[in-house]
Amino acid sequence: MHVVVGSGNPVKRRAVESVVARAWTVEGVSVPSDVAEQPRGHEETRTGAENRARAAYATSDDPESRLGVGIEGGVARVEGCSGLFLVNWAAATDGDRLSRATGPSFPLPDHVARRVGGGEELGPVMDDELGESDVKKRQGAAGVFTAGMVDRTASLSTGVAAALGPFVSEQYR
Ligand SMILES: O=P(O)(O)OP(=O)(O)OP(=O)(O)OC[C@H]1O[C@@H](n2cnc3c(O)ncnc32)[C@H](O)[C@@H]1O
Ligand SMILES: [Mg+2]
Repeated sequence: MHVVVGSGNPVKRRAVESVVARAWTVEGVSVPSDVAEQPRGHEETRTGAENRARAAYATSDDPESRLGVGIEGGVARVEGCSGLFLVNWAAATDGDRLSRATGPSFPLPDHVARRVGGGEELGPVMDDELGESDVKKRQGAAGVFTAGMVDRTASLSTGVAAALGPFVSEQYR
């Protein structure tokens, strides 16, 4: 199986590599998400993942058996909880079926939530708050907000595995 991941961010490619069997090949390809750079709410975030999965699948007409995978990060409110959460959705398609799933949600600290809630993008806000660059391509907000217990690759991998489930588990047949 060959998996095309719809992103140029190596963190997302690695999240897929970390869960697929080693016999599978994985490549990352930049594709449009067709949603805002900073998706807001579950629906927009999920749509970004779906668009990336379909676009990734379509980048190749290789007859080899392949899957397209899309991963999208977003911020969302959770009913009954105050504050803003970092969420992620993953989608996978074989050109026919499309599955989707979420990874973990992380509560954003108030000072970050205020800025992102006010319209800024989480990536640049994280860089600014930490005085670092490209946090989103390294430990990610997940790594920062868990003091390294879970980095962004690990946090995205569970949603990817859940979205791949229908293509690998016989229970969905
Ligand atoms: O190249 P792409 O695939 O777009 O990868 P990305 O890192 O920009 O990831 P997303 O577009 O899925 O994320 C949407 C926004 O949320 C930000 N974001 C998401 N997860 C993050 C994390 O763990 N750390 C820092 N920023 C994050 C990111 O900077 C974007 O502005
Ligand atoms: Mg992006």
